[in-house]
Amino acid sequence: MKYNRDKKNKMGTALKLPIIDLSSPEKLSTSRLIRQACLDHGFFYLTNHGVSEELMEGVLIESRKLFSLPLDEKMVMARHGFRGYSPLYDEKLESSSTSIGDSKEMFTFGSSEGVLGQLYPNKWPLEELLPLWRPTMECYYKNVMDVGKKLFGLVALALNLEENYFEQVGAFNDQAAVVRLLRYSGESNSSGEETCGASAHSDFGMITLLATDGVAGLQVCRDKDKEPKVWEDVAGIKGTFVVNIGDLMERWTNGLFRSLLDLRSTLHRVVSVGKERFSVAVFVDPDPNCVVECLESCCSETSPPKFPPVRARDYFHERFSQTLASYSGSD
Ligand SMILES: O=C(O)CCC(=O)C(=O)O
Ligand SMILES: [Fe+2]
Repeated sequence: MKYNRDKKNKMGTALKLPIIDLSSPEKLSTSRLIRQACLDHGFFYLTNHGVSEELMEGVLIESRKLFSLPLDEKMVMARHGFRGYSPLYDEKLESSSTSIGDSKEMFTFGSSEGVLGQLYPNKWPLEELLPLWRPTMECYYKNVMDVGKKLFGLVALALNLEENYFEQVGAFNDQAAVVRLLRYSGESNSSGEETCGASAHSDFGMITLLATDGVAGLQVCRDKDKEPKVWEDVAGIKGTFVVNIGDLMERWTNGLFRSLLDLRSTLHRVVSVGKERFSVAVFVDPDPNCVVECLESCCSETSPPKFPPVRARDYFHERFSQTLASYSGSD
């Protein structure tokens, strides 16, 4: 099959990603597999992770219900900072794109505890409207956090660090991770202009765990410097997460966790395949006060740190300001 050369409305070739089994008792060999997957692709599938298929399905069902509410009911929950409802085109992940914004709706929530929970209180739909919504989402959040912590233990081992390294540096002190529900309408823009569901970007944080309803659309570009870009399709596999590393993890690892082609955390996007699509991304992000700087195990005299230390809060503020419409961090 021929590669799709940067056409947004066509499918690319399918990418076969490695599958990591989170239930394996062989922690060291699993951590080596994760390391290789991060070096080769920056993306992998995660299976046997402990979140039931029933719960993953339940989240997608509740998400559908929320997005099918009338727009004015959704706008009552319009985002404050980055939590809450975002209508179509509210985000533009590829800031240099000439499109009006990404063609998707989003709803973001996180932990109600900690500084971020107080600063950006979650918006919940009325219990009378969607009685199962909040308990389903809170249960999912808790379950995926357990997966994230386990996964980070393996990532730490992959970097020759102690298993609880990321806990020790305070990455999880404030539960900064957020769940983002996404709906892509699948309709093409009436102006004829090409818009992406999610334009080309790399994720901002440490690690993203993605669940989809199985509808295609996610594509990765393994060599962002190559023109024209080559986009490869990543299929969803029922019951597994698609995991990818984000930019802060790249900064922590001095770019070690990037592809052999010397990439940043892998560029990806969502294109329309003419069908409505739902997905759920969990961004496992560090505590806002956590200073992300090159790990000792990832630099040497001949390979000095490539990025200056950065406080997670400042980093996210800058990225959100570039991608979310009228984001001030306190609106
Ligand atoms: O919906 C998807 O498949 C991916 C979404 C994504 O990449 C993002 O929101 O950062
Ligand atoms: Fe993403």
